[in-house]
Amino acid sequence: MTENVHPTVPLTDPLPYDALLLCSFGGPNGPEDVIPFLRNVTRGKGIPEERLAEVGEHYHHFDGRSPINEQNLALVAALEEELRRRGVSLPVIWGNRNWHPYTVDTLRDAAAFGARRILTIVTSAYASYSGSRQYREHLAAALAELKADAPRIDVLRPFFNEPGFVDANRHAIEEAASGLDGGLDGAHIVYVTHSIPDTMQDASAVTGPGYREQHEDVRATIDAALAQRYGVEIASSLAYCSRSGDPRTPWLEPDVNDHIEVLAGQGVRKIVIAPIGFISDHMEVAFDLDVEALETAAEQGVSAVRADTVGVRRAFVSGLVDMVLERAARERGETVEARTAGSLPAFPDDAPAGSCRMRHGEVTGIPVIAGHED
Ligand SMILES: CC1=C(CCC(=O)O)c2cc3nc(cc4[nH]c(cc5[nH]c(cc1n2)c(C)c5CCC(=O)O)c(CCC(=O)O)c4C)C(CCC(=O)O)=C3C
Ligand SMILES: [Fe+2]
Repeated sequence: MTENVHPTVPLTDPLPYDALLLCSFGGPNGPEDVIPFLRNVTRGKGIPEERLAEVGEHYHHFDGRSPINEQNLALVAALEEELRRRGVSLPVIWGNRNWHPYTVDTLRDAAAFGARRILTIVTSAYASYSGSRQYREHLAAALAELKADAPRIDVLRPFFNEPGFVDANRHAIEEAASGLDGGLDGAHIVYVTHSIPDTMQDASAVTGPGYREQHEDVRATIDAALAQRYGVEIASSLAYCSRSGDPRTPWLEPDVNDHIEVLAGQGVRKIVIAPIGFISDHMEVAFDLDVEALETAAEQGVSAVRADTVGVRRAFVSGLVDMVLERAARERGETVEARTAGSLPAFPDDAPAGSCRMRHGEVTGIPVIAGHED
């Protein structure tokens, strides 16, 4: 039960980059932040006030505080540590889309300290409007606000099939399964990610493998690795959590709770819930999975455990640092191959023009940076 920390390429030069930005979603730090945060998240999206109040309740279960900010700070510290361990000098900074510290403020400070070229890691492993293009729209808006002081920003490609990310997820599943009677043998793994509208799924599949297909590939890769390690057949499926919006609008299904009921009806008695769609145990994981999905399983008489998200697991952090140094080398004009796990190719460094254009069936028309240009 060890994590394979992949042999790292001997790259130690971060140039042309002079900072690494972790760009994330943001979340409230206390009860008074909850509604202003939710207004930021839903600005311009036509999400009804009732839905905000309902989502706000989820946060109030946790004293109005999302775990996401601490988790991002832990990831910043882990990235700094891994860079230091490799003798790479590259400051790591943090900015969010929807709450303090806002990206624009972080970038303004970085520029004041002389940062001219910054590589961004977004905290979404998979490409879709929400996980990729929306971050690039957000970064474009921040640069527009900074005008002449704006640094140049690149964005790291989606990392769902980076070997360390896949391996860290596999390891988390093994650890969780060790808490089930008989371990993985006879268990069903329910891989979970955030649901998105069907229109967003379709748009994600226009220029390459879509959001669903990216997850299916990770599922297949982990299943194969587990089957080989344990010599057992792995039964698994992909389900979705956290759908919102108008119930008449189709989103990716099955919902994780409905799916657990179906599995229970088919006689499944042991489940590992594996939230491969998220990189940290934030609110969707804490509420939708640990509160709701585990309760559904208990009601159905199914033993269920929830695997950790990759968080700051060594294989994951090390894989991200590999990607950063490889990208830097490519920007310097060196030829460095992108390593992947699974059957899909590495996504291009810059998102293809016209990719992930649709949010809810309409083209946003919002300016972007570093790919997705129409
Ligand atoms: C694909 C995806 C990711 C993963 C990629 C990524 O990381 O970006 C993600 C992450 C997150 N989503 C989060 C929270 C929310 N998402 C919402 C709304 C929505 N998410 C969507 C998709 C995604 N979301 C969609 C299609 C909507 C509908 C409206 C829209 O088109 O945007 C709403 C509004 C209320 C509601 O309707 O539920 C909230 C509060 C948090 C923070 C959690 C915390 O606080 O710990 C995180 C990390
Ligand atoms: Fe979301």
